[in-house]
Amino acid sequence: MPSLAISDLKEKKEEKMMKKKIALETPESDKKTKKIKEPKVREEEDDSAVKKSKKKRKASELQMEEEERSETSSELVEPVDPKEKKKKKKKAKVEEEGDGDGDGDEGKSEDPNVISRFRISEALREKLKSKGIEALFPIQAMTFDMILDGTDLVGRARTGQGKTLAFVLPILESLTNGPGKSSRTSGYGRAPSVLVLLPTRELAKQVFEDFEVYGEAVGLTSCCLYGGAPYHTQEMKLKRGVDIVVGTPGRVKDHIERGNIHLGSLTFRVLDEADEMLRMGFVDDVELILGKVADASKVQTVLFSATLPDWVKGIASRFLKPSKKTVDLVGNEKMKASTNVRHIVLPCSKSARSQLIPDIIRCYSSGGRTIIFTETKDSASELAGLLPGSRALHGDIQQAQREVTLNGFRSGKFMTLVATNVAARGLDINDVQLIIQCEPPRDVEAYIHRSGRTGRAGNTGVAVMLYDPKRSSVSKIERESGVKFEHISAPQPVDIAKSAGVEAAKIITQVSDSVIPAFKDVAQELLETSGLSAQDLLAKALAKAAGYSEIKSRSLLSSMENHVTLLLEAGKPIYTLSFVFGVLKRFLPEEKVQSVQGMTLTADGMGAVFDVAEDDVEAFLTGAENAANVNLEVLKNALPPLQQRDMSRGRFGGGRGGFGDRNGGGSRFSGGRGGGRGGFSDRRNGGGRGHYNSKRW
Ligand SMILES: Nc1ncnc2c1ncn2[C@@H]1O[C@H](COP(=O)(O)OP(=O)(O)OP(=O)(O)O)[C@@H](O)[C@H]1O
Repeated sequence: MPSLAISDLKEKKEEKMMKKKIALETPESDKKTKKIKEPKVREEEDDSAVKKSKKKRKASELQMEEEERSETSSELVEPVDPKEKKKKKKKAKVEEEGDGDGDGDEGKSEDPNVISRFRISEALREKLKSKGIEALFPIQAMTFDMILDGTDLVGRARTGQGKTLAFVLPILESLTNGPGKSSRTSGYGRAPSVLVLLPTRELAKQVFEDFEVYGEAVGLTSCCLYGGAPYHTQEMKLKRGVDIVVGTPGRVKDHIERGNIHLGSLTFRVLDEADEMLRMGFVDDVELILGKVADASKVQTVLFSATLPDWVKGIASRFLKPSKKTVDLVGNEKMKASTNVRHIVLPCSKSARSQLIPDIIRCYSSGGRTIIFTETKDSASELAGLLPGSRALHGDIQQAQREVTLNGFRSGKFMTLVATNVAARGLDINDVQLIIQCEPPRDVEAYIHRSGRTGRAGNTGVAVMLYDPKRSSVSKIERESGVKFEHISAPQPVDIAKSAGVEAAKIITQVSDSVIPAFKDVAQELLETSGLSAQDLLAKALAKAAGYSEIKSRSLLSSMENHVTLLLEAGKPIYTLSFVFGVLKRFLPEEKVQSVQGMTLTADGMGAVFDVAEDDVEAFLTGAENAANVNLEVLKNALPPLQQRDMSRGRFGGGRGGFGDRNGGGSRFSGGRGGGRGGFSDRRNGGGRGHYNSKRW
């Protein structure tokens, strides 16, 4: 959830406007309206109010809300219009039109979340403005007063909605002008007032940078404690004394054990991406660290996350005060992933990935950055090796190199990052336009976080998830994330070549006339001897200029080059793949039948699609002509809807019996894959932490 405040948002916006944005289904105007309407605080409400509102809600929603209420002991209240709330809380401020400094923001009061309406000091306001931030995002507006006024809080919003500043700003305000000021220690060697824990080093650095930038404006210092970096520099900083410590649990614990840091006088504890920290097996470290405060009743604890699984609620009820509040901007809404992102799925076999991905990038990245997620560290390295101009980021890479890689990606030295889940959480990188997931992740949270690396801070983006119809399914992710996937086929090389041709034509018109005399004679000779028209010859020249010597076809089903997708129908419902193989055997030799790839039944149960080598198409079509009740056709433009293999239920969806393939049925797909959820440990070789899976991050 952290944000990178370093980059200038104004610049970002201008840069973005220059680029043609991929149109999302939601019109821009709708999005803006939504943004203002979205905030909903659940505050204290009396029993009668609860009953009243209950009537309006569906029973299922209520049940979930009740569960949440009892699990977190949060005080939940009827949503309050933020305008109303602010009217009560800050009458004096609301009367102001702008900040009164005559800088032109007077009259912008129509935005209920304009920063001048919050108790944000001048220095911080100026800093925010210099970053292009004029108004708070909903999650920030909803939680600002609560945190500043000393309430323990659980906050949840979709990815990229600004959760980091939601705690950075009120904490800084509290320490300089609010209740945190009195308990703050000062002077050389002072113990920290704030501790922020995050699951990964990259996130810790990102949040630290926000604290550093905004903290500097109000005279507060920060340091970042994370693994893989030398202890000495961190120790020196701690020795001199800092106000805010941001770190990963493993390294923070190490410093506690070495006696370098004392958390007895903390005023604030923040757990950011708490679900991930626990998932990664940091639970013991987190508990030990949280337990270091002298008097828990005097510490304010804030927990932010994009997802709130039960076990996070459990931690919240143990470490946050019973009077804590929950601000949940996702709640029971079906759609958990970012609504600013176009969510696309595309069938693709593993072997076709490295050929397909460059084309997906050409079609969907709008010239911006792309992050590709793989399931294992090995496949991240392998894929980065196959994709020119890309670099890998995962837990086996030395920390110093990881930082170089991330900085290079942020600064635009290279535009494609191939990463494991180590980059899935919280990373906020300017102008990431496209996310590609090489296969459906094991859990829905991973999908939400990975796709959330684009479409941030109100911008739009595209998330493409590849899946191999033979091996995986998108239906579980679709069901659990609430995303309605757009199904597309592989961008066809001919379409990509056409757009490359347009680019090449532009480039050719920019070539100086000075080259003509040198090439004119050869051109004339070519015209006379090639037997091609001037147009065809020029087309070839354009193709070469665009980097094309030939255009290979690509199958719709598995995206394999030089393969074609066929649709077989038998005039009656088809229940099993073995039936289709049986039909093929009636008119084709065994080795041709064995060569078909990716066979999948159509959703209507009346056909099957599969890939065959381009050279074999003729043999298949001719054979089918002589077979009774068989219709075989080449699919050229799009796949029909296909039956989904439902991993969570161990069979294809669609209500029919189990999936039977040539290899003896679907048992290998049942019950999902084994193994716990992977996690990236702060201590790479730490081992022993329950959920850490060394192959994956
Ligand atoms: N009020 C604001 N106005 C404009 N931009 C903002 C505002 N608040 C935050 N941002 C920008 O929005 C981006 C996303 O913020 P942040 O990283 O905090 O999101 P997040 O909710 O923590 O996301 P995630 O769940 O993915 O970690 C950052 O680039 C940040 O600088």
